[in-house]
This record gives sequence, structure tokens and C-alpha cells, in this order.
Amino acid sequence: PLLKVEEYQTPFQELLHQVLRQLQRKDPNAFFSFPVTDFIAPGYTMIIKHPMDFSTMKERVKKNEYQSLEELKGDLRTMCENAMTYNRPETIYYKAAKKLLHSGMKILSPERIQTLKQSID
Ligand SMILES: COc1ccc(OC)c(-c2cc(C(C)=O)n3cccnc23)c1
Repeated sequence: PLLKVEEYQTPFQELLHQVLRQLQRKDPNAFFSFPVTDFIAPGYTMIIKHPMDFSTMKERVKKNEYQSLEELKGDLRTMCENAMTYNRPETIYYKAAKKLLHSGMKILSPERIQTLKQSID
């Protein structure tokens, strides 16, 4: 039988990976999948001091850099607030960020995390 290679060292990393998968489903256009470049968003790196995106968050999970869910929640909030700072309210990016932040906080609610934990145990 094929050896099931564990992609993560700890169950906590597996939990964070599942949370990220659920969050990314809320970003069907992949606007938040990779870092925003100055090429697609002029002046971005001058305006946004703490860029964040899902690929960076995935790297942090793999490197076991998150000690708590709160830290992942913080990066999600930074990522969405960046988009709501750089982009005007009428843009698709601002609206996508607002929606992602709202649905992300629901996914990260204690009840949802408890259910997810049970599915991993
Ligand atoms: C139109 O297709 C893409 C593809 C990838 C993007 O970011 C990774 C973006 C994108 C993502 C953003 C954000 C998140 O602010 N953005 C702002 C201005 C112009 N483009 C973007 C758009």
C-alpha cells in the first residue's frame, strides 16, 4: 500500500491547513492567493507596509510558525485590511476582502474549529 506521507509534523498544522483550505474556497477569483505586485497594483508596496496573502500563510503553516489560531486570524485580518486600504470601496477587491474577512471570522469561530478538530482526530 502507498505510504501516507504526512505533509505536516503536527495535528495542529493539519488543522491550520484545513482552515486555510476553507478560507481559500471563499476566494474563487484567487485575488488573495499570491502577493499583490506593484505591476498589477501601482504603488502597492509603498502604501501597504505588511503585505499578506494565502501562499505566505501556507508557508508559515509548513514552517510551523503559527503558535495559535489567533496568529493565523491576525494574518487573515491584515490581508483583508490591506485590500480595504489600497482599493476604493467600489472595487471588486475591496468588496471581496470585506466578504472574505466576514466569512473567515465565521470559519475561525470556536464552534467551527471544534467541529474541524473532531474531523481530524
Ligand atoms: C485580476 O486578476 C488578479 C489576479 C491576482 C491578483 O492578486 C494576486 C489580483 C489583485 C489582487 C488585489 C488585491 C488583493 O488588492 N489587487 C488589487 C489591484 C489589482 N489587482 C489585484 C488580481
